[in-house]
Amino acid sequence: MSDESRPSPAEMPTDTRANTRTAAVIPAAGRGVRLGPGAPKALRALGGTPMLIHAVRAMAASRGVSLVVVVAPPDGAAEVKSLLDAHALPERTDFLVVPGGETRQESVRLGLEALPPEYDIVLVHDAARPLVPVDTVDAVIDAVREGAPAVVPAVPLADTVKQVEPAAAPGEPEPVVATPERARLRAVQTPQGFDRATLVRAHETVTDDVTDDASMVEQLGLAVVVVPGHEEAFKVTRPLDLVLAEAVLARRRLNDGF
Ligand SMILES: Nc1ccn([C@@H]2O[C@H](COP(=O)(O)OP(=O)(O)OP(=O)(O)O)[C@@H](O)[C@H]2O)c(=O)n1
Ligand SMILES: C[C@](O)(CO)[C@H](O)COP(=O)(O)O
Repeated sequence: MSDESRPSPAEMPTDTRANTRTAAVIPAAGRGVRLGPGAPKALRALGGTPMLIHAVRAMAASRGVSLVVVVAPPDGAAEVKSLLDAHALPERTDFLVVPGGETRQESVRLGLEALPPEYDIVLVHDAARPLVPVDTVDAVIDAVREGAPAVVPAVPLADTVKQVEPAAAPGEPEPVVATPERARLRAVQTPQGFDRATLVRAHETVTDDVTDDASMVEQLGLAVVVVPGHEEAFKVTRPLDLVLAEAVLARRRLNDGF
């Protein structure tokens, strides 16, 4: 069925939505500039295993996910294929690797273009969030299956947030212009889940630079809903995040007894 002729989730009877097929697209083509010099971030080790493999396992851990599309660094697709072959992954899950683009947005679009037609729900998950628990993945899939065109996992903020004007000159202080009500703010994580046709339309329509996929769906005027995220689904962005990720992984391994 083409994207145009596929009924919207709200139009589908419940039993049809229960029979949807879900694929996860993992953008992993970034350099990781904020993490510092080294290999592309997704290929750097966490607990002795590339961060990307943790992210792939996190998606494949959900019984709802039957295909994982990895969007590799543009010149790293062969290396990523070898990595997937070298690590134990669930046999019930299929894997595809495609080369990525200059921006996260472009990489996601390239991943979407590689999706076979039978997948009608798409998760987009940062390789840089290697420790997302499977319950969070399942909660996102369930909410899309229940009819939401776009679903984001998110957590409340611990810090108060200020909106500022840019500094008048480098080194000058930044004037505060507003303090949004913290209770209504959320820090958004991945995987973000979508009705496929909606996400494809968003990527075809929105040309602004955005920092997540759900904001493209917002720009289409469609509903985006939040489900509870998890503190362990944080993004490895700066060096201290890697220290925290190592600690979380070590605690998990201790609790699991290996
Ligand atoms: N051209 C790009 C840029 C980013 N990403 C992916 O998008 C996710 C979130 O991006 P971010 O954490 O910003 O990663 P980087 O772009 O690698 O980080 P930095 O901005 O520090 O370079 C990561 O899994 C990253 O690999 C991608 O697939 N293609
Ligand atoms: C998609 C995302 O992880 C949601 O919080 C985030 O916006 C990615 O931002 P980045 O600057 O590309 O890391």
